[in-house]
Amino acid sequence: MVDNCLLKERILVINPGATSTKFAVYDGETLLIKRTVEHFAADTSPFVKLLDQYEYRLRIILEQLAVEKIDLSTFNAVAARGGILKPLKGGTYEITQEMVNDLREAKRGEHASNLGAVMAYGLAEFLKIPSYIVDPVSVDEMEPVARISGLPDLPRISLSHALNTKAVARKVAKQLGKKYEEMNLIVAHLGTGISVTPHKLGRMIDVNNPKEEGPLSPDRCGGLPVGQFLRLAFSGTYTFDELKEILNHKGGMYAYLGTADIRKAFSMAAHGNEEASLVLEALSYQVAKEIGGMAAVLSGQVECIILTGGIAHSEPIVNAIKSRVQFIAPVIVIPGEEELEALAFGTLRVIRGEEEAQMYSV
Ligand SMILES: Nc1ncnc2c1ncn2[C@@H]1O[C@H](COP(=O)(O)OP(=O)(O)O)[C@@H](O)[C@H]1O
Ligand SMILES: CCCC(=O)OP(=O)(O)O
Repeated sequence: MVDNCLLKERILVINPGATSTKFAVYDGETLLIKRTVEHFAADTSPFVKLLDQYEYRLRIILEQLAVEKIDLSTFNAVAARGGILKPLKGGTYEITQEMVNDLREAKRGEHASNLGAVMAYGLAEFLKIPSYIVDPVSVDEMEPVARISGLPDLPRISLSHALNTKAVARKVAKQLGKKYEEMNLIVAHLGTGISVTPHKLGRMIDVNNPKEEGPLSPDRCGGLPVGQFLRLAFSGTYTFDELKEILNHKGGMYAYLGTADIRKAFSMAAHGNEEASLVLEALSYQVAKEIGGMAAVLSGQVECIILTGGIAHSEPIVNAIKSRVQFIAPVIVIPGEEELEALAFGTLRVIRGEEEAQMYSV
């Protein structure tokens, strides 16, 4: 049971993912509770749109807080992973009605993180406390040259795992006795989606949008041979929605092996499945190739390469990537993600007046 003494820094942190909602309660830097609630297809299939899951997911959090006997009136702020908003520079943003409207309309695309700010704002308004997002997936610090794609109608866009990426970059900078804003480094976030970002003096100056570029990932295609994709799209084999589902959730390793779980893929390979071995090799190969490209973006001035995300737990994948990129810079491995902590700490900086919350402009 959690002590309900009235602190001024109690933060509820919410991180909605495609198949889970993670949440945590922090008192200052101290983690009080951390929970992951899995959402099974049978529970979420009645909801047509992702945003329709708002009440269902919020209710689960409130029920768990009640079980832990955490009094809602003791919260001072709510923080959530931000979604596909307008392009924004990194930082902590106060959630506003305008931001919530944009996420509800999902003008720039649907993503589980769109639910975060909507849930945080709904609860915070009820409790009459502020709510924040930190480094949303739409952080855009790209240089103009990185926006050119090869077709004026299709500019490259900055979508990434900015929250975890910037958090681990800050952490490594601190470990090295430096400031994030004074370093050049590359972060490869190896999760269900994969993004590789070159950070130049605290700015993410390029990135592969995991939904449409870069390495194949556990469930996303990454970059595809575009001419062949065009023919497939017009072949009548798939509808638009089916192709979108393939690109976002049923591509990559899943399309080859029928699983998005790296551990399962290794088990298939260990049982003699040669395709599984080849696809796992291709994943490491493509990540290394993307890191090499981003090293060129930084003109080779790379102080370190960070591998993070769930797949960074996999020793064989980490070693395969290392063997191809360690000639560029030392490789530091931070497995898993630090998103809940990054949200709490980003919010704390604002509560403590160390940083000013940025306003989302419409
Ligand atoms: N201990 C582990 N060893 C190997 N792979 C792992 C391990 N833990 C998670 N993964 C893989 O990491 C991927 C999910 O990464 P994660 O960062 O949790 O994803 P998400 O982007 O969904 O939060 C999955 O493919 C999963 O199989
Ligand atoms: C929308 C870009 C970030 C991303 O792909 O996140 P997930 O891997 O969590 O879907």
